[in-house]
Amino acid sequence: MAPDLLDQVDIVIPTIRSLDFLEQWRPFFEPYHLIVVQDGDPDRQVSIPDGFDCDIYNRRDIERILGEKASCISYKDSACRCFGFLMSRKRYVYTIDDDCFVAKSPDGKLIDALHHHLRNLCTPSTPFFFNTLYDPFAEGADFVRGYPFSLRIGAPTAISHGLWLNIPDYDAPTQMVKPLEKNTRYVDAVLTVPHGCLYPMCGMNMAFDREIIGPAMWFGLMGEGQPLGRYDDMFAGWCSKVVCDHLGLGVKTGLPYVWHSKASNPFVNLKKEYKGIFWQEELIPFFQGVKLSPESTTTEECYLELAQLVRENLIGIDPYFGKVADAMETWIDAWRQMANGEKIV
Ligand SMILES: O=c1ccn([C@@H]2O[C@H](COP(=O)(O)OP(=O)(O)O[C@H]3O[C@@H](CO)[C@H](O)[C@H]3O)[C@@H](O)[C@H]2O)c(=O)[nH]1
Repeated sequence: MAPDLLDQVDIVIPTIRSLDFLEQWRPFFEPYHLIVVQDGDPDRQVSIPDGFDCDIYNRRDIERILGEKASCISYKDSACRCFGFLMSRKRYVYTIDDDCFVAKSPDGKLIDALHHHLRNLCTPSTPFFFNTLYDPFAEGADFVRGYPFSLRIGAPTAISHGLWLNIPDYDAPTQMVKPLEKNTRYVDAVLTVPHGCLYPMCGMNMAFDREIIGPAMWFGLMGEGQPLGRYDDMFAGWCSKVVCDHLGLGVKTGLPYVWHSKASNPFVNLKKEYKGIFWQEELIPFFQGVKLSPESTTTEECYLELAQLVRENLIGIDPYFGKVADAMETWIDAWRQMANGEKIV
């Protein structure tokens, strides 16, 4: 990694378990600053393996720091990770789950996922015209014949969405019908998600440029006290892609892989996801149809406009979306205050 990026990256980990998985990541993560969001019981002791530079926040810390605005941070769902995004002061954030380990490429080499994400983020995306030979900015690649020269400058990359070997990121019904399925297919490719096209963003192994897209990386109202869980990353993925499309930013998906070790319980997952499975059939067309106004020129402005559109258009699905819209606004208030170094009130 270029040494000048060392001070520009935070690694954010939501956890209800332990941080033992960090041992395997030691050679790759030790030089970086870690932000751990400890979910669930704040009295549970979570030990940090020696040698890591780490801040750890539990629910009490979240409430102390955000006061009333803590209502926008979910409890008992991996959505709590976005508190770490709020606490970060760095340009880039890499977020990873505590059941993800170092994957190997087909030639047996350990994959430095963070390094690859940074390479994805530091090179442009190609959302406006598809390059059939994948990422033209990857090593050994280029634009194919016929690619318009006027578009070869690309667009700034806001999000690098990495994938997983072993346990696939399936919804509960798919998990139930394919309980033994493993992803063993290593595809050596990075693609730009085309402009105007949404995708199911997974929060397990994902990095983003906090300066350009951070305010749109809110992971929804999920978990305890909410009618929905496990749609946190989906919600953030829809919203952030709408904002990226409006602002001319790019999203890459593909490499790097991590090794996802643990299948969460499909029956528990079904209970959490149940409403989302129905709602997504209406939510996705809504987000696909959103047209933000030319007056929204920053991520924060786009996000506030989107909050208003959520309020106007989604309450008919369920009154819950009124609360979601309010929380989107609370999140932006908190984001602005943290960015300005003001005390949250
Ligand atoms: O209440 C909770 C539950 C979990 N966490 C932490 O969040 C991540 C992911 O949790 P988990 O490993 O249980 O879930 P998976 O099914 O493997 O992962 C996918 O589900 C997502 C959608 O919610 C998630 O982003 C996907 O990657 C772990 O680090 C847990 O410890 C939590 O903080 N609170």
